[in-house]
Amino acid sequence: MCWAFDFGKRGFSLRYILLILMLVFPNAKLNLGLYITSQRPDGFRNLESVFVPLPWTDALEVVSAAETTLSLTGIPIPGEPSTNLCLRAYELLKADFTLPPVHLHLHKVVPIGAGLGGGSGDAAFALRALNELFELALPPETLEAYARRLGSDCAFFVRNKPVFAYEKGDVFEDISLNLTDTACKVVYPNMHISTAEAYARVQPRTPRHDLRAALVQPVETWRETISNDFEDALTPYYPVLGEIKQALYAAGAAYASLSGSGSAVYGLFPGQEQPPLMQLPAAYQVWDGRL
Ligand SMILES: C[C@](O)(CO)[C@H](O)COP(=O)(O)OP(=O)(O)OC[C@H]1O[C@@H](n2ccc(N)nc2=O)[C@H](O)[C@@H]1O
Ligand SMILES: Nc1ncnc2c1ncn2[C@@H]1O[C@H](COP(=O)(O)OP(=O)(O)OP(=O)(O)O)[C@@H](O)[C@H]1O
Repeated sequence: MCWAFDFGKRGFSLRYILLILMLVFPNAKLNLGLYITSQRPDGFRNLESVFVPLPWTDALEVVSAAETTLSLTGIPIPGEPSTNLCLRAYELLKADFTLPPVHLHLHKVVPIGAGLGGGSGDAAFALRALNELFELALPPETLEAYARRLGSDCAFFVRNKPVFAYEKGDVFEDISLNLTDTACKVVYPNMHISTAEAYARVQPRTPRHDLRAALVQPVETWRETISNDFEDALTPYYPVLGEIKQALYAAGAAYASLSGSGSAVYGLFPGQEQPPLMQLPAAYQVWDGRL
């Protein structure tokens, strides 16, 4: 926001120029366990999973402009910019509210086709930023309803806190997790796995464990109880997923798993300040930190 002084022909006047700008950092997510439980009549699958925010972030700037445009930097995003989820989020709200034009700039950092929900986070953060900037005063439930229309993973990023997710992965129950003092390493083998392809390879089945009950036990027990149904289905086609998981266990992870439909694989290292250094192929991207 800024003030401008105008000493034009009509004498002194004080003009108020409203420059609206917001910078947000859409984060990624990890799935702690993922069970694909049944086929739905709408063609989607019902699932059970626990979602946690992963602080691996993009940067998204929203600024008032003469016309609506999108610019992109960072990792190239497949597909036409007009189909970018940030623009689709803007168009969705614009259909129901009087929104001025905006320029959106997305700097893409989170790997794509990784099961980290990178695009979904961008979409939800765009909705949240527009809601705040233009004082739409939409409550989280309403933002979640808009987010669901953009993708199954999007609604999670509205409240952006650990939840037990079910149905399409877009209906939530609060969950309390204790991951303090747990270091995390996420490895992306520079390989894009399509979510639709991944779902097509999985046969729905009843979960073998109650995820909520298993997750309150120490992380060291999760290896025996918690799994991701995509892992068994995809590893025969992408053996590198199994190799990364084994490497994380060899490095001392208490629990390692594929996130979502892959291809990112993460390891959890309770009681450690930093995840251990690992020798990985130079092309792989690695995120080290804490959840
Ligand atoms: C694998 C997860 O990341 C787990 O959190 C998500 O389920 C994926 O969510 P997403 O990327 O937002 O997926 P969407 O864009 O909604 O759907 C992409 C495709 O995945 C399949 N899909 C997705 C979600 C779901 N519950 N059942 C499905 O069968 C559908 O074939 C759909 O056409
Ligand atoms: N802002 C965006 N960032 C990333 N991908 C986007 C974006 N907007 C649209 N897309 C499309 O979405 C596809 C992948 O989305 P995304 O990054 O969410 O997949 P993912 O990492 O596999 O996550 P998940 O399957 O867990 O939702 C890309 O191929 C791209 O065409």
